[in-house]
Amino acid sequence: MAPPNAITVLEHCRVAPPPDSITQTSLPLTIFDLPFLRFPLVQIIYFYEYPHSKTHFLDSVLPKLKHSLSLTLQHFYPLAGNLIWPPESEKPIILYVNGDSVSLTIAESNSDFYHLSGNHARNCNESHSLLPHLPSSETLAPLLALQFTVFPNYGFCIGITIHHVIVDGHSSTMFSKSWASICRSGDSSLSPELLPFYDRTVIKDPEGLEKFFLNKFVKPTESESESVDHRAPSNTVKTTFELSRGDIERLKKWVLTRREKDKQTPPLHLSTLVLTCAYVWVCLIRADVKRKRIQLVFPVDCRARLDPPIPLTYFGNCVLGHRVHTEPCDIMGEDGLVIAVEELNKVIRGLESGIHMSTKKKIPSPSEEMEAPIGIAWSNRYRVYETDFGWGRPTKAELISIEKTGAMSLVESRDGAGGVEIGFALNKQEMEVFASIFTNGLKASKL
Ligand SMILES: CC(C)(COP(=O)(O)OP(=O)(O)OC[C@H]1O[C@@H](n2cnc3c(N)ncnc32)[C@H](O)[C@@H]1OP(=O)(O)O)[C@@H](O)C(=O)NCCC(=O)NCCSC(=O)CC(=O)O
Repeated sequence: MAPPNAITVLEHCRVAPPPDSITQTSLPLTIFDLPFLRFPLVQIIYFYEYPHSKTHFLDSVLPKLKHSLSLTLQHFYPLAGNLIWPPESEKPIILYVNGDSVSLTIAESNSDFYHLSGNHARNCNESHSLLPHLPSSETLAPLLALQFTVFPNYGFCIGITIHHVIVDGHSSTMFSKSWASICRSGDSSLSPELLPFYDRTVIKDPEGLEKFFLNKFVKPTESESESVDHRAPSNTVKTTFELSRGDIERLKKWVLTRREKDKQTPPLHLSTLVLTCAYVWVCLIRADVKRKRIQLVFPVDCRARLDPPIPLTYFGNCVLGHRVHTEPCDIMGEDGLVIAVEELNKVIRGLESGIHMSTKKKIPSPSEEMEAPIGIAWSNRYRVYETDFGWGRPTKAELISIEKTGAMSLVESRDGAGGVEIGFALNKQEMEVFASIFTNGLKASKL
């Protein structure tokens, strides 16, 4: 009998797209992909309640998941391929060759399903056994690996590990939703908003940034290449916090009231995302979490903002990080939230004049600076809780890799009522302080 909290591998196999279903075979890396070449792998877990036996899972769920994965890879062929470094080429390419496939592990866990899929603070290491490995060498890196883990009589989860060089948050969640849609319907066709668009010629490089990125990201020093899959320290815990629609409206009202005093100020973009990021930022600074970490890297999806715009279904990386920073003493004050919102608004207002990739400093090298700023991963507009494979909405959708990137993740709240789930990882003591400031701040009359 397995000891408590054990994971048992039941099967290891490979899943390929249907034979002869792929026509295109390679993709070059664009200037949006290159900065993510050495980035930590993207790790996602979707949990689903499924109160049936292991046999039931293996006989009725597993074959559907596998078959629909194969059909989905026909649309998402790069994920079945590899990142390779052709000897004569300056930069790697993504290549699919007939017969390439994705590694799939089937496992059984006797851990507590609700503990692992809950919002409470949990040691980051507890989720690692639910994620597949994606081993790579100096010349070849597979891009996707999957793991299904069944928790008999409770549920199952789908662990996804993807190389960041092939997906941003929009693309990784689009892949999952496409697969779910095919699994649910049993039909390999996809609706237009889920069909990936691959044409790389739409990404221009008028500033000639490729050479700069090749030097910065493709030829790493030894210490940089080690940073690809580093683990969070063992005392790191991950927590999911929630802001309800009511909380967000209260934050909005607070900002508007404080600003009314100054009639000269321009109108603010007070979206859910801006209020959420600003509130978390203020709480982190007030909790004195890593004094230096006062910068946010605010990612902007460039698809609709390029000139000319490119399809929203463009599959790859198309995100540009914008830095936002302010003095901690400003944010410590009573108007901290207003100041944080205004700083974020400067970025949003700047977007009105289009996307400018000429400032090379906008995308930091992981080795030099990524430890300091707090990134923002995913978005409350991805609708990840619609990733329904046919057995209902996920109990929890979680971006695990934020424990390595130091980002906070944003997801729309599961109940669809307009709230937000915020995930991030900190060491245990810092998390306790942060959690108390976050919760008490919402209760207080003075934010
Ligand atoms: C610049 C932005 C961050 C700004 O976002 P905002 O939410 O503030 O602004 P917005 O214009 O999208 O929306 C503002 C308001 O418009 C309305 N609105 C806009 N779009 C809507 C839609 N599709 N459906 C319904 N309402 C919509 C809402 O009322 C919303 O207010 P309200 O919100 O109050 O309802 C965003 O446009 C953007 O580019 N987001 C993408 C971020 C991103 O790419 N993240 C992924 C990082 S990579 C990653 O994640 C990789 C990884 O690590 O895995």
